Amino acid sequence: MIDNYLHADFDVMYISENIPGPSEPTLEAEELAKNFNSQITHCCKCNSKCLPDSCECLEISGGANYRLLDQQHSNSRVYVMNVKGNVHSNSYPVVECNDLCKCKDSCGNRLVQYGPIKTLYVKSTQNKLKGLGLFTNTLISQGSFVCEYAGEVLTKKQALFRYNNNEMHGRMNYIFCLNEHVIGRIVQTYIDPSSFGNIGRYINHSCYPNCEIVPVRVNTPLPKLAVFSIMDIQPDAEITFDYGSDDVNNCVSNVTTRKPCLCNSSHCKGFMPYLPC
Ligand SMILES: C[S@@+](CC[C@H](N)C(=O)[O-])C[C@H]1O[C@@H](n2cnc3c(N)ncnc32)[C@H](O)[C@@H]1O
Repeated sequence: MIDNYLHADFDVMYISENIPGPSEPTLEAEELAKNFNSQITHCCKCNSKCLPDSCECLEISGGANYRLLDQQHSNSRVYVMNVKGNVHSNSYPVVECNDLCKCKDSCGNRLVQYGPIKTLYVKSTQNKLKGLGLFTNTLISQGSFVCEYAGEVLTKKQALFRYNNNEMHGRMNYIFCLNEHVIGRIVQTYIDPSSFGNIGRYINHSCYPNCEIVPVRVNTPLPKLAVFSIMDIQPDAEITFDYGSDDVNNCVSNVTTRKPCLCNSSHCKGFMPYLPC
């Protein structure tokens, strides 16, 4: 992975990929550590191009995860998220080719594993309360991979503890809870980039976002939280995603405990999504 970004704040350690959180004597922590350290066993044997009919990784993914962007004026090969025909995008996981696969490094099913785009920068937003934000200095085409939201992988107990602690001390919250619906149950992954994180930690919430989080699996069963653009993003625009698009965030019953949203979009719901966990 190539990731040459750094944090201006020396209190935050730059990591380009998720790292395990503190150990804890619970079954959940044990399971998490096992997942973190295990290698996905499936792999493809493609010796030329990975194609949906013959590539094991694409078969698991329900078709091609990415497609080449038509770039009339560019020689570079840019891949964007592929809409998988009639297949509902949430019904299949995005699984990239991994270290055990026989295909080439240039295979079209390797994208997130190569790291963030190189055009991102961090600067203060117009509102002090919102703090810093992540911006791009060139156009990002719809469907492009922007960066990962990487940090410490926590158990639910650790995430709740840190979240409540942040609330108590009026600190910003960086913990993201990914909810994946897997055969009748919800599997949650908690990522906290507050002390150890990558460039994705500066992405603010918007009620009308230009990006979304897509869980992507590469070498381990633990998903990477990959940020993909859902529209063309103009140079100098802020990168945003919706911190919580689940049903729980669309109900208004708990608005009193929610922070005011400063996304400034015409679709603003007035409050930040109800966060974890
Ligand atoms: C993941 S951090 C984003 C980067 C952060 N702004 C910074 O300065 O490092 C999330 C925190 O940013 C602030 N934030 C993000 N989006 C916001 C929004 N739309 N309105 C108000 N505050 C926001 C909240 O304090 C939130 O807990």
